[in-house]
Amino acid sequence: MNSNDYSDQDADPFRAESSRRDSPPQQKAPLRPNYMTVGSGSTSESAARLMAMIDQDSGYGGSVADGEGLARGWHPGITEDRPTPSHTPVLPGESSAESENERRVFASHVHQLFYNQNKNALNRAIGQTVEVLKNLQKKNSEWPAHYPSVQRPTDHSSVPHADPRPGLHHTQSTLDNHYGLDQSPTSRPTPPRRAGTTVGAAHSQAESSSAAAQTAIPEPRLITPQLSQEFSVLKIDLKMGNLSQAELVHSLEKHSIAALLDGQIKQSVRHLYSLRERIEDISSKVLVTGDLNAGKSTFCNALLRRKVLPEDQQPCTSIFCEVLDARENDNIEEVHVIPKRVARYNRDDERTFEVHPLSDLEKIVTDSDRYSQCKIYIKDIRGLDESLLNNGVVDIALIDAPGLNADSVLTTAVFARQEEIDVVVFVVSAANHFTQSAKEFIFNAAREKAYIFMVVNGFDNIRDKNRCQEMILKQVAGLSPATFKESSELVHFVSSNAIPVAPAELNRPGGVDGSSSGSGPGFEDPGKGKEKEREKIHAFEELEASLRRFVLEKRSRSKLAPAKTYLMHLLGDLHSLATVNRDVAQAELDRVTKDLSEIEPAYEKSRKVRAEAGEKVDSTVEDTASEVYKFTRDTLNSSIARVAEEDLGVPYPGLFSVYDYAEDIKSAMIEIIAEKVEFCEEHARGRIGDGFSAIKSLGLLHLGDSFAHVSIQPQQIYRRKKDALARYIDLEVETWDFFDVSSLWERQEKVAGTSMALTVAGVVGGRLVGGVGWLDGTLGAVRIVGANNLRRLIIPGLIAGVVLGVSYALSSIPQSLPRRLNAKLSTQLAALDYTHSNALRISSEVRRALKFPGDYLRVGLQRNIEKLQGKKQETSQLKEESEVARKYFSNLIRESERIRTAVTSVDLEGPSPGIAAAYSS
Ligand SMILES: Nc1nc2c(ncn2[C@@H]2O[C@H](COP(=O)(O)OP(=O)(O)OP(=O)(O)O)[C@@H](O)[C@H]2O)c(=O)[nH]1
Repeated sequence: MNSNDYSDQDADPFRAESSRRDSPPQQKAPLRPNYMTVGSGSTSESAARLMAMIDQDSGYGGSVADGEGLARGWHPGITEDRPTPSHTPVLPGESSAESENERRVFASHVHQLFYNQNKNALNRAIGQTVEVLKNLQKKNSEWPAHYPSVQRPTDHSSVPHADPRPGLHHTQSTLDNHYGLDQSPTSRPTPPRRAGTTVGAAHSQAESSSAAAQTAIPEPRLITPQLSQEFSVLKIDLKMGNLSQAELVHSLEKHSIAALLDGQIKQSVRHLYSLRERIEDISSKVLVTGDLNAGKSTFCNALLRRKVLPEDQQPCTSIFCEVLDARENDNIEEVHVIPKRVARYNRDDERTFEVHPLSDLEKIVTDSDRYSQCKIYIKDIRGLDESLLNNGVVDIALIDAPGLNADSVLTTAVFARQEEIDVVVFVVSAANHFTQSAKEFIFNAAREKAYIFMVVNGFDNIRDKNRCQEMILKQVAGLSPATFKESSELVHFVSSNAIPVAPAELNRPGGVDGSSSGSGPGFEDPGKGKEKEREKIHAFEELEASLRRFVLEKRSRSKLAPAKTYLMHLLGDLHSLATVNRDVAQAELDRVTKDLSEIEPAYEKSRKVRAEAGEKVDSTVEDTASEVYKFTRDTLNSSIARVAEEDLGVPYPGLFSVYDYAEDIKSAMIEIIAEKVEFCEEHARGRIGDGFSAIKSLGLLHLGDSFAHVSIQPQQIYRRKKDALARYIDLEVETWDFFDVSSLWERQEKVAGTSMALTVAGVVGGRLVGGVGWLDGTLGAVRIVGANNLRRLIIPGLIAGVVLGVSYALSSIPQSLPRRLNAKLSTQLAALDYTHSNALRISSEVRRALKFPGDYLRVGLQRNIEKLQGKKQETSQLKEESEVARKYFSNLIRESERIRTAVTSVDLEGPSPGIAAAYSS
C-alpha cells in the first residue's frame, strides 16, 4: 500500500483495505464486537479448529500420506471472515496498530495453511500419478498400448467403409474427414487399430499381441489430429529427416511405439519426482537488485532489522551477498566467501569457501576481484510472525546484488532468471527514477518473472510525493504491466534508512538478542511522537507484509504452479490414452468374442470328422484286405486241388520218356499255380484301387485341394520278385505214380461186364498193385470155371492177365500220373502253408498300400484340429487380454479423472480464503 494512501485512510484500516481491493462485502470488518481468547478458557469452535490445523500444519508440510485432509477440503468456517480473535481488545469498528498487526499475523497463518494445503494436495496427486504411471508402464509391457496419432490423409482407399468395429475418430472435426464425399453417412468410421494391424482380412483374424507384432504395418493407427495435438506430456517426440512426427509414429512397429511410450512414462515419473522435490523444498530466494546506490543494502538491513550489509554513499556492493539464517550453519554467525575459482559452493566442503567474521563484510563486498559471492549466516532477531527469513512456511534467503550498471546488468538478469530465485525485488531511487540499466534489467527479468516487487527507496528525500508516485507508476506501467496492475501490493514507496536497526554484531553493548522488532533496546529510535517517522515505519511494515505474501504467492506460482500444470497435462494425456485404449480393447474384445463363437463349433466339428473319417478309413482298409485274403485263399485252394484237371499242355511222349513226362507235368502244374497267384495279385490291385478311391473321396471332402495330389500306383505293388515256387517243391516221381490204382479201380467198376481174362488180369493186376479184392476175384473164377478147369487155365490166364493188366496200366499213365502228382503237390503245398502265406502276403500288401492315403488323411484331419485348437487358444487368450486391458483402461480413465479433479481443485490463482484474502495481492 502506498504511504500516501495510508494517510488518507479513515480510522478503520480493514474497511479501507477491503474497499481498496474491491473485496466481497463479507470481508469487510464486521460491526459485531470483537472477542478475545484469553487464559485457558474455552475457545470458539473455529478458533480451536484453526489452532489445531496450525499445530498440525506448522508450515513445514503436513503429512502427505494423510488423505483425509484433502478429502475434507477447506473447512468453510475458516474461509469466513469472522471477528479476529485478538489479544488486543478493540471496540467494534475501531482498530489499532496492534490489532491490525494481529490481523496480519492471522492472515499470514491462513496464507500458510492455504499454501500448505495446496502443496499437500499436489504432493498427493504426484504420488498417485506416479503410481498410475508405473502401473501403465507394466501394462504397456504386457499389452502394448495404442498410441493415438493422425490418420494418414492419403490413405482413402484402404479405409473400410462399413466396418462393424467402433471408431474413435468419429468425434473428430471435418478436418480429419478422409473418407471422401462419397462416403455413406451411415458408414462407421475407421476403427482404432493397433500398430501392426491391417485392414480388411486381418480384421477377421484373431490378433494376439504376438501375432500382431509379426503383421505388417501398412496402416497408421488412430485417431484425431486434435487428440494427437492434445498430447503434451506423453507426446512421442520424434525428429528425423523430413517426416512429420505423425508419419514417423505410423512407420513404427507397435512394440517400438510401446517402447517409446515406456520412455516417455519413465521421463514423466522422473519429472514428477523432481517436481515433488521442488514443492517440498521450503527455501525461497529473494533477489534484491537495483541501481547503484539506490539503497539496496540499506533496504536489506531494514528487512533484517540489523545492520548486516555495509551501506555507503558510494557504490560498495560488488559481489552477490546472500543472507541466510544461521540455523543453516549450525547457528554460527559468519561469512562464507566464495572465491571466483570455485564453481559451486558447498557448505560441507571447506575447500569451496573462506570463513570470515561478520565484521570483515565491508572489506569483502568491495573485493570483486577475488570473490564472486558470499553467504552471510546471521541469527534472525525477529519473531516468527514478523521475520522474513523464517516466516513459518519458507526459509527465505535475501540476496543483495551489486548495483546495476552497463556491465552488471546482464549478469544480474541471468542471476534473476535462475529457477531458484522466486522473487525479484527491485530497489529504485525515488530521486533518480529508473536508469537505462534499470529499464534494461526489468525488461529482461519481466520476461521470466511477470511480477517484480518494486521498492521506491529514499522517499523521504522527495518533496512532491504525489508527483513522484505518479511518475514512477507510469514508468512501471511501461516496464512491467503485470506489476503495475498489482501496484498497490507490488510497488512501495519507503525510506529504508528510517527503519531502526540493530548493530551487525549482537553481542556488542546495546545489541539486541533478537526477539522483538520495532523500538527495542539498541535501535536507533527515530524519536517518540515524531509522526512522520512513524508513518515511514508503518509504510515499511506494509511493504514487509506485502513482500511476505508475495513470496508465498510467488512460491505458489513458481513452485506449485508448474507441478499443477504438469499434472493437469499429464493426467489429460493419461485420460486420452486410456480412452483410446479402452475403446480399442473393447473393439478387440467384441471381435475375438465373435471369432471365438465361430471357432468353437468348427473345432468340435473337426474333432467329429476326424473320428468318423478315421473309422471309415479303417473299415475300408480292413474290408479290402480281408476280402483279398479270402479271395486269394479260395482261388489258390481250388486251383491247387484241381490243377491236374487243367490243360497242362504236356503231350505224352510214350513209355520210354515217362520220367521226362512226369517232370514236365510237374513244372506245368507249378506254373499254373504260380499264374493263379499272379491272378490273385491282379485282383488285389483292383481292390486297392477301389479302396484308395474311397479314401481319396473322404480326403477331398475334408481336406480339400491339399488331398488332390495324393495318389498311389497299384502297378508298383507286388513287383517284388517272388521266390520261384519250384525251388520249394520237391516232387519225387516214383514208379507207383505211373499206376494210379485207385483210378484204375474206379475204371474196373465202370467196365464190369468185360471178359474173364480181363477180370482175372484185373484181379491179378489188382493183386499186383495192391492186392485189393484178390480173394473175391479168385472165388469168382473158381465158381465160374470149376476147380479142375481152373487149375488148367490158371497159368495161361495168369500170363494173359498180367500182360493185359500191365499194358492197361501203362496206357493209362497220361491220366493217372497228373492225378498222382497233383495229390503229391497238394500235400507239399499244404505242408508249406502255401495258400495262407500267399493270401496273407497279398492282403498285407493291400493294407500297406492303403495305409499311406489313410495316414495322410488322418494326419491332415489331426492338423486341422490342432490348427483350430491353436486358434481357439490364441483367441481365448486374446479375449482374456482384451478383457483385462479394457478393465484396466476403464479404471485408468476413472483414476486419472479422479486425480485430475483433485488437482483442478488446487486453486493457485484465486483469492486466498477468508481473512487472508484481505491481504492478498
Ligand atoms: N535519505 C535516504 N538515504 C538513504 C535511504 N536508503 C539508503 N540511503 C543512503 O543511500 C546510500 C547508499 O545506500 P546503500 O544501501 O549502500 O546503497 P546500495 O544500493 O546498496 O549501493 P551499492 O550496493 O553500492 O550499489 C547510503 O548512504 C544510505 O544511507 C533512504 O531511504 N533515504
